[in-house]
Amino acid sequence: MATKTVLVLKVGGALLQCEMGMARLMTAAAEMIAAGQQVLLVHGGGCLVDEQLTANGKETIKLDGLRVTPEDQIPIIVGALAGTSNKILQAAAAKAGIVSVGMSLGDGNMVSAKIKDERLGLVGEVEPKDATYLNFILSQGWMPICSSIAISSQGQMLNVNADQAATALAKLVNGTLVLLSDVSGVLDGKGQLINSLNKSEIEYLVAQGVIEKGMKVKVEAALEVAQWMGKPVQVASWRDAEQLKTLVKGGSVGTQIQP
Ligand SMILES: Nc1ncnc2c1ncn2[C@@H]1O[C@H](COP(=O)(O)OP(=O)(O)O)[C@@H](O)[C@H]1O
Ligand SMILES: CC(=O)N[C@@H](CCC(=O)OP(=O)(O)O)C(=O)O
Repeated sequence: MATKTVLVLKVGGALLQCEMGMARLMTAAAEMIAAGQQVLLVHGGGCLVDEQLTANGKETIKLDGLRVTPEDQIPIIVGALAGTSNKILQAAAAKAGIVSVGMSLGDGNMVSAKIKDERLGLVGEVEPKDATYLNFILSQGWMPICSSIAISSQGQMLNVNADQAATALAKLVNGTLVLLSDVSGVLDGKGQLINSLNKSEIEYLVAQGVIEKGMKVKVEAALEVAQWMGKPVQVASWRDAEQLKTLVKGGSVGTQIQP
């Protein structure tokens, strides 16, 4: 069922290496768009970046789930995210009959961007700015597919974590955010899905080391949006056909991160 708010779907990079997963996701998105639901797809591509850096003889260091981004790695990272990853997804969207518009955080004055922390190099932090461009694309029934490459007012290309990119865009359009990864949601120490998490439960699981790396970044991004919007953010899986079906019907899936 179509909701009035824009559905902001963020997909992790592992999706790009799974033809079947992309086909299923795009079919679900096409169904929603046909029913009048506006859908904005935000994507990562961490594994593709890893591959490209290795192929170019570069080493990767991650701090707390974020990739340290030295200047000499920027052309490779921008190529992998704003280039290859973005176009792979546009190709999959076209196959499902979706008219998509490939873009990056740097387009259309959507966000403001600055260096997050000097220790991370050219890693960006973004804030929502102007929704005119995005709303125009959505109002045409087209699906924006946005990569997490931003551009600062000083003209630097910045690498933004894609969960944080999705956070800024969800705020920009006041949308409903669903973070789709390669796991069915946040898992407990025994690998079981946790249905719901609030701030103090997240803090406890992070302190215990149960939620770590990319999932820590994801859950913290989800919590920030949930609190900002006063409604839950879902963390679920693009791999799970049943979860996608439930999403198409407007239902809740995976782990609900509570405000
Ligand atoms: N408690 C947890 N529950 C689920 N996944 C976790 C947890 N802690 C760490 N992870 C890791 O986080 C990964 C998801 O984060 P990330 O790799 O950044 O995903 P994506 O690329 O989809 O954004 C999982 O594949 C898993 O390896
Ligand atoms: C700063 C930072 O860590 N940027 C990420 C951007 C891509 C991303 O977030 O991809 P996933 O969603 O697949 O993890 C990176 O370079 O891997």
